[in-house]
Amino acid sequence: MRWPQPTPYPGANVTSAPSARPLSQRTYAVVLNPTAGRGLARREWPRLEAELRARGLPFELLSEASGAAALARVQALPPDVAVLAVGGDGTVGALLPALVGPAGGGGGRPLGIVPLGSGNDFAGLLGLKAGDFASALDRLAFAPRQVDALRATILGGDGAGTSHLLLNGLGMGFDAQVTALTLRAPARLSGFGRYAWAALAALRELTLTPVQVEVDGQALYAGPSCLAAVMNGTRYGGGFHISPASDPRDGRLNALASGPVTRAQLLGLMARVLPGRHLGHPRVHHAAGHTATVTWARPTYLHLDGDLAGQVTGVRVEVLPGAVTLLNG
Ligand SMILES: Nc1ncnc2c1ncn2[C@@H]1O[C@H](COP(=O)(O)OP(=O)(O)OP(=O)(O)O)[C@@H](O)[C@H]1O
Repeated sequence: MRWPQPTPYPGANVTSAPSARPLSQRTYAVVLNPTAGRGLARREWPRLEAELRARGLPFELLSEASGAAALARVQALPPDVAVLAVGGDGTVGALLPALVGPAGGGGGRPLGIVPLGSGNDFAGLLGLKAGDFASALDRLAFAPRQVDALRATILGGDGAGTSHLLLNGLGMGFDAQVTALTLRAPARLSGFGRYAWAALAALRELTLTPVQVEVDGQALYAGPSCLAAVMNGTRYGGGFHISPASDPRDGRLNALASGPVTRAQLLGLMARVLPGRHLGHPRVHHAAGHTATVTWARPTYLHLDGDLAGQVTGVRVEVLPGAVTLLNG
């Protein structure tokens, strides 16, 4: 899916003119994740700082050692201070509790994204490119847009009973195993290369586990599977379009599950997932809705917005329509 380009406010000049709220009056907390992109965000900070200053944007830099520490800093700020998240999907995800409105709807603290992570999948869907600071900052002059978020509750296994806010989505089984293996990928690889290396390693260890997937209470699939995903965005893994039918502004989530596949079939499927041409495949089950429940017969790896979250036996996901106010999406 191509995300439509943002609409400037009438009269807005993308390089300098004010939006409905003049840019110079909006204050930003720049949350820089020094570990994102394996240090890329930290290394690029001087260049980004110069771009911020050149635009006269008032900002405070928050650089912490963990997402939890950054979240605590942001939560202590006045509610009208906007966040500029500098990093990948995990950097944004860690801040969502400070961005989603109190009832899970809109009205929360505004968010801008400056992608400098490894995969930058949600930013990629928005058309933002890593290192293109001019585009990311110029778009702050556009009208803010509400985008959906997801709330995932772990039903069994590691972290049972905990809930997590997501912007991009989650994956279980093969996807999450790939995430686990990505951590072991050779240091010389980055972004898509790391994902491809880990995907081939996971392919060698492929296992099928019985799963039940329901969307809005209706059975989507029950049977042996190697992966399931529940998505708000279209892509993960640094560019695999796992959910090409997703639209983070449609108020719905998209659930996918594989049926039983051999290694060769999965390899063929991966080639179709990359450009997002797998939804018609007979071994791919897909539906959109407001809630999804995935139940595995055995503990299965889970990733949340690309961050490994242990092994679980079940997850319930609900969409939070228009929960996040996006400034440069
Ligand atoms: N503000 C923060 N400061 C420090 N660490 C953070 C912060 N936010 C998140 N983290 C941790 O840093 C990890 C990496 O961040 P992030 O996911 O943004 O980068 P990435 O993995 O390189 O990019 P991507 O998720 O797009 O592939 C996260 O998994 C999280 O544990």
